[in-house]
Amino acid sequence: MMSSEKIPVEFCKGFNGLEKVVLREVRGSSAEVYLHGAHVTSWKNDHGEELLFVSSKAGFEPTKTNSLLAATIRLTRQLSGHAAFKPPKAIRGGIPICFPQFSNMGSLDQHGFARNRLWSVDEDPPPFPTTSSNKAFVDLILKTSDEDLKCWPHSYEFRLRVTLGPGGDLMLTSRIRNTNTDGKPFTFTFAYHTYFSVSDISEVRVEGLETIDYLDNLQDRERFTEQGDAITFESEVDKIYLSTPTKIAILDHEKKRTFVLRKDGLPDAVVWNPWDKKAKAMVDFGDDEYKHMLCVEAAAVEKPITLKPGEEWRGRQELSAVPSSYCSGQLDPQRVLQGS
Ligand SMILES: O=P(O)(O)OC[C@H]1O[C@H](O)[C@H](O)[C@@H](O)[C@@H]1O
Repeated sequence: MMSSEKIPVEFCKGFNGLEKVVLREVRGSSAEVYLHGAHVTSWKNDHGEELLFVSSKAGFEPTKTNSLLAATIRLTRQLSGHAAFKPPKAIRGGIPICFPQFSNMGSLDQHGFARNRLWSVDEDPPPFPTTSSNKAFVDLILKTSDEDLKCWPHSYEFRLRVTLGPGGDLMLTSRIRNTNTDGKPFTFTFAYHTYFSVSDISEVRVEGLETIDYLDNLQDRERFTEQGDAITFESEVDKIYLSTPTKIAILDHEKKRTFVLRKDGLPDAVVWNPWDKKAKAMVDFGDDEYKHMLCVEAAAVEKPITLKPGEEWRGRQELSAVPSSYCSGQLDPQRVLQGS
C-alpha cells in the first residue's frame, strides 16, 4: 500500500536539469531550493499559492521542467534571444544570497559570488545548539574555490540551513566560518535578497521602518531619516535602512496577506523596487513585473562583519505569511507587529 505521507525532503532535477531540493510540510506548504546559488526559488503556502516572485523572463519554470510545453517555451526563448537564466548567472527572483559583498560596495562583482556558485549538500553539518523537531530542512555548503581565491583570497565555510516550519514558515540560517590558515581575518557584507510576490505594489505598505535612518542608493548613498508613516510605493525605491527592528511587516492590502520578516544577526534591511524605467532596462525582468514584486532584504551592510580564523558568524531570516485582518478598509499595523 502506498503511504499518503508526503516526503519532507526530496532531491530532484529542476529547470535545465539543475539539482534542486523540495521541502514539504504535512499541511501542504512547500519550498524549493536550487544547489545553484543555494537559491530558494519557491515558497508556497498550504493553499499552494506562491509567495515569492520569480521573473517570467528568468526563463525559469520550476514546475514544468519535464513537459513538452516547457521544452517548447525554452526553445522559443533560445531562438528569440530571450534572456533565459543560465548558470553562472543568478536567478531573477526568489531569495538570492549576497555574499561576500552586498551590491557594488567593494571590488567584487555586484552582490558577490555566492549566488552564482554551485553549492553542495552538507551531509554532516555541525549541530545547532537548539534541537528542533522540524523534518523539512536541508543543509547546504559552499567552500573556497581556486577561482574565487583569485578575487577574494580567503578560506571559508558557508553553511546554509533552509527549513520549512510546521506552519509553513520559511527559515534561512547562515553560518559562515573563517578557515584561513594564514592567521588573517576577513570582512564581508551580506543580504538575503528576498523577492516577495505582491498583488499590486501600489497597494503595499511596509511597517517597521518608520523613523529609521537609511542610505539612499538613488542619491549617492546619502543618509536620510524615514518619515513617521508606513512606507508606500509610487516610484523607484532602493534604500538601505540601518539598524532596524528585528521584525518588519509587508502588508498586501489587495491580497489581504501580510508577510512578517524576522531577522537575527542582520541589523540592516534593504528595500528595492526598480519601477518602470529600470524594469525595462533589465533583460531578465518583464517591463510590468515591478508591479508584482517587492524586495525586502535582511542584511548586514553598514557595518561589515569581520571574522578571525576559527570564528563563526550566524545570520538568520524567518518569513511567515499570515492573513491580514483589517477593519473599515484600514490595516491595523499594530496588531501585525505585535504578532496577534
Ligand atoms: O540586478 P541585481 O544585481 O540582482 O541587483 C538588484 C538590486 O539589488 C539590491 O536591492 C540593490 O540595492 C539594488 O541597487 C540592485 O539593483
